[in-house]
Amino acid sequence: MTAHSSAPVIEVRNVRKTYGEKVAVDDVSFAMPPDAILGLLGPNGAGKTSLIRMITTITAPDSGTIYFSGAPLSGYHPTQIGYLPEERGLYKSMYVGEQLLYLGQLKGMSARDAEDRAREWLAKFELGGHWKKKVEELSKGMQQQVQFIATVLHDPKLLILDEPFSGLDPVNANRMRAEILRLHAQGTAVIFSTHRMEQVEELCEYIVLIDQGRNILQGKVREIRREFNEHRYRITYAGQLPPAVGQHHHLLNPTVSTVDIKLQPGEDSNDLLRSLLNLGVQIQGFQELLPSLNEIFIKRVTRLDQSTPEEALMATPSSAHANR
Ligand SMILES: Nc1ncnc2c1ncn2[C@@H]1O[C@H](COP(=O)(O)OP(=O)(O)OP(=O)(O)O)[C@@H](O)[C@H]1O
Repeated sequence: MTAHSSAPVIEVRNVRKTYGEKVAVDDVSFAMPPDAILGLLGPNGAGKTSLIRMITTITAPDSGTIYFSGAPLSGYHPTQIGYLPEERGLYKSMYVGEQLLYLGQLKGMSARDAEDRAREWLAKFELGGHWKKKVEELSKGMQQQVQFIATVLHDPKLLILDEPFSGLDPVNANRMRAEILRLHAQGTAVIFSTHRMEQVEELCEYIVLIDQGRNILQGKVREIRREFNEHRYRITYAGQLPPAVGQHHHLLNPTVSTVDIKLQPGEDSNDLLRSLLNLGVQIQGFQELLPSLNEIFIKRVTRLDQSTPEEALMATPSSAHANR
């Protein structure tokens, strides 16, 4: 089991998973750079959970291979992975402390280490006084924080977080976000699965977009946003916008002080700026608008036979054909 520090922390190679007739993951490949935060995205039923369950060795691929730091996944690797599933899975009638000790030891920790670390983490989340409380006595958000602690307790090399912030108030969501970023800064790789694109933009440097079991887009968020660039600019102006601007340019999203303009074929940003100055616009700001991940997501997973992109997002894979 040779591990190479420069090897991708996770590499998925030509992985396929079926459940009976249903192909849930269809020949997916991607490599996750060491220490990355990677967003695993896709509409409902795309195959994300199926993929995560194979990475965590809960299930095995029908074909293809998954490598962890350069070595094929084995029974040893789960001790290096912390997985926070979307369906939370704590034992409701167990005491918080007892549960964390049990789960830590399942991941190979000594009882002593597990207790020290669990107390440290509970204090961080202001749950220090809850060691002897039953999980069912905690609020939903508190239970989620305890499950997060169970996920990170053994100091895994790879964290897999499925909708980690759902159900948390903004203060607790920020605290968890700060802890995830701190772990990442210390070298922990993170796979983050969510439907909340603004969270992906905030946290992830890389994304893999899955649709109908297939990997349809992957790479650095910054490069993908450039690739989908529609050459739109936001102009902030003082006073009134001269009416002639609307005759020369296609105006989008006008407000009292801003307007978005898409470049015409053959036009560059200098041409646009010059034209606006010539038309008498009092420019206060001029900013290129890159598409949001939300826009890119909707564009990529829009199906030909759906009337609106939003409907496409809600579509079940069996009812639609991919537009690719
Ligand atoms: N145990 C199973 N038996 C049969 N089909 C399954 C099973 N698990 C998942 N599937 C099917 O495989 C496909 C992919 O499901 P999966 O749960 O991986 O999607 P997902 O991307 O995680 O979706 P969501 O965002 O809704 O959680 C779906 O069509 C689902 O119905």
